[in-house]
Amino acid sequence: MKVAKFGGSSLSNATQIKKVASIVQSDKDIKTIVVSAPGKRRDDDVKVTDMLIALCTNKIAGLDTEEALTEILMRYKSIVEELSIDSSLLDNFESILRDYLNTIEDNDYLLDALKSRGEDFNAQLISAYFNSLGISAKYVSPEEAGIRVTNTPANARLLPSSYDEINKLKDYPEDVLVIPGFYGIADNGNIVTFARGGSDITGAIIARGIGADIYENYTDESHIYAAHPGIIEEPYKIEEITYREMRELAYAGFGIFHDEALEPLYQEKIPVMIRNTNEPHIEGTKIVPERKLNPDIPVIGFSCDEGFTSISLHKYLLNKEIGFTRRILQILEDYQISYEHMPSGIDDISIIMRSNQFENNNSLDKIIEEIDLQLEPEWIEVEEDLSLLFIVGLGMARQIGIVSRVTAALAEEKVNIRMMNQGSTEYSMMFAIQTKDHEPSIRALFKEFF
Ligand SMILES: Nc1ncnc2c1ncn2[C@@H]1O[C@H](COP(=O)(O)OP(=O)(O)O)[C@@H](O)[C@H]1O
Ligand SMILES: N[C@@H](CC(=O)OP(=O)(O)O)C(=O)O
Repeated sequence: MKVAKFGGSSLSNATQIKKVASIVQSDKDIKTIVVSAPGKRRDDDVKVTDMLIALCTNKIAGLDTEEALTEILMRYKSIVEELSIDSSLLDNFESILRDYLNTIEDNDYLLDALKSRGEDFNAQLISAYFNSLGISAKYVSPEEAGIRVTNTPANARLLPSSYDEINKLKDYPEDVLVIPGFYGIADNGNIVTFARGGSDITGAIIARGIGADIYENYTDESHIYAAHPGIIEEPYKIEEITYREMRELAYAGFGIFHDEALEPLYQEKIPVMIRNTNEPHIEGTKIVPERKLNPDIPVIGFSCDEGFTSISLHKYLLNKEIGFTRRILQILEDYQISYEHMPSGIDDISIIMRSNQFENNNSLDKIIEEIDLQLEPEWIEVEEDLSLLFIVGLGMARQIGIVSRVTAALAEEKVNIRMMNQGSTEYSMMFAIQTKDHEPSIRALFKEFF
């Protein structure tokens, strides 16, 4: 039994949805599909999720919402018309959006409720289309499926008790269930979305809940590559990658699969297949618990994510001051800021955080003031335009010379390494670099290792 998740690129228009129907028709093992909102049809297009966010932004700013609302409805209208399904669905979509805009007062919950409709409307129309083709299909909302989550807008976490309810999906008589991805329901009935790209998380949760043998993740690439295909022209195709390796690479920019989606699968050792809706005959990349290592290829991939800020401080005898790190972390906690890494020396320490946490507020300035006041460092330096470069591979463990190959390749490209970190397992290294060096670094490393 399989769960298949189709991403926005697989559902961006009627032509893509027809391909999805033929994949489902030709594989009787696919019992449940999880769908995203319509994605980009071309490079310069806008994802429906982003259109819904723009609608919400206009509402909150007190601007006109009619134009944004009409554009969203037009995206669905063109799909409904081309698939020749009941157009009364569209009236229903419109009244739901208007109802949310008029009745949800809290901005964070309004945003989540609106964002969730991208996948919800798509699931409804895909289920209607499947039935029109003679596929016995049923739309199942996350509420009905039992996806209960924490009441944390834009950052839902599954309540583990959900799995028992989700398991009951196996008892539905229909051949295919169609479930919208990206959101769940909090105990108070609020709609709460996962982080961006979170339909992968829903797919993984459903796969685990029903005990699927395999979770297929359909997208617009046939493989996971060793580096972003937008940077390297002919990247190395990864056939098998472990959950651990994928988690590191997904965390740092391999947008093809969400890093949080691995946790539910990892627990039950459910393998993931990355497959291409446009080339479904290709087997794709498999994410598995263990893989056979190739001694000639110690590194499996490089990824780099932009948008980090570091606060570095120096204080003589910092290493002797008990509670110094705890006090810094307490200040971050007071401002609800999470940190990603904390490289340190004997007299200095750096804290690396995602910069988007400081958007729309001046908490960075306040944190610095607070650190200055409470910890009295000799100096504090803030660097706002950092990227984190990850080099990952289980084959790197206990291999001599990997760091020297990495640093030599970066030095050749004149890349200044601002900070570095290697875990004791030795299968992942992190380098903080300036964002302008992102793409040259990936190209240099790819040349060195592949
Ligand atoms: N290492 C990688 N291998 C393959 N694709 C990658 C990699 N890193 C980033 N990507 C990008 O991930 C995209 C697919 O993810 P996404 O846009 O979320 O798809 P979907 O809309 O199908 O969920 C690809 O188009 C590709 O540009
Ligand atoms: N539509 C949501 C969730 C998602 O997973 O989308 P996609 O499958 O297109 O990455 C987003 O854009 O964040």
